[in-house]
Amino acid sequence: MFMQIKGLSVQFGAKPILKDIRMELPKGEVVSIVGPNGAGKTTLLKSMASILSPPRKAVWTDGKDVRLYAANELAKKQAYVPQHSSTGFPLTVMETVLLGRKPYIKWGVTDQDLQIVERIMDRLQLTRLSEQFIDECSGGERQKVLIARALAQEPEVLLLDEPTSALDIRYQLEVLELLRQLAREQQVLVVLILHDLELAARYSDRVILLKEGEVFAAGRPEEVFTPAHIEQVYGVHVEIEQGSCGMKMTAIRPVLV
Ligand SMILES: Nc1ncnc2c1ncn2[C@@H]1O[C@H](COP(=O)(O)OP(=O)(O)OP(=O)(O)O)[C@@H](O)[C@H]1O
Repeated sequence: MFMQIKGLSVQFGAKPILKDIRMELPKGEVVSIVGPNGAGKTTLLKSMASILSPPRKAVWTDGKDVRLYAANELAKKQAYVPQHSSTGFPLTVMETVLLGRKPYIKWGVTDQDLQIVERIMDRLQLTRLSEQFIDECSGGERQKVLIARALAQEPEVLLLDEPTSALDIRYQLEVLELLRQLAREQQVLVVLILHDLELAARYSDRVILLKEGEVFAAGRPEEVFTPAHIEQVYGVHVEIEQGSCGMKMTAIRPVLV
């Protein structure tokens, strides 16, 4: 298993936020974390990313407690894409994506660094924005730049907090398809928070459903997304229909229990 969570509990003040989370995640999979507002999804992802310092021996990457990695070493292993980010500097799109190469740069930017950045920007259709300042980009463009910066890190684990929230439907599908390809072709472990359960069902190999800081259900999308689970976690009655390209939720009736 490439990433392991071995009894992760987090509390803010006296308030318990995550309660004894345990999971094992292999390389090459897309894993979605879903659950209601306040369930602890971001706290879990930030703990996995070591943004919130997890307790010792709670989060393991590549067989080693993440607390034991040097920052530069960990940055080559895993990248984190926040929902929003500001560099605080007037950087262009190109410069922002190039920041993703920072863990690899010793004496200066190499041709290889530039080639990697150009390839990723091309893939995310950011090339035409290359010289534009990041603060002048739209919300969706900025979100793609943050994803591009993380891809430039060439991580083995990619952790993304609602990476498609500002994207239109076409870019949502393109970005999720790109992440799926990355998992399949380069054996990257992709862990992302999604609110759209249909997208999570369509693009995930595995789903973690959180409720009040605990794993309520985990497994393949068709195991996790059952009407009973969704009703118990979200309080919403849904009908689920198996589609030809994976699962498809055809009706979500807002009948609150
Ligand atoms: N720094 C903090 N200090 C105190 N409480 C916090 C802090 N960060 C998060 N919380 C609380 O922890 C709980 C979980 O927050 P978290 O952001 O992990 O939830 P989430 O599932 O990502 O929610 P959402 O879907 O709304 O983004 C919430 O009740 C939140 O108010």
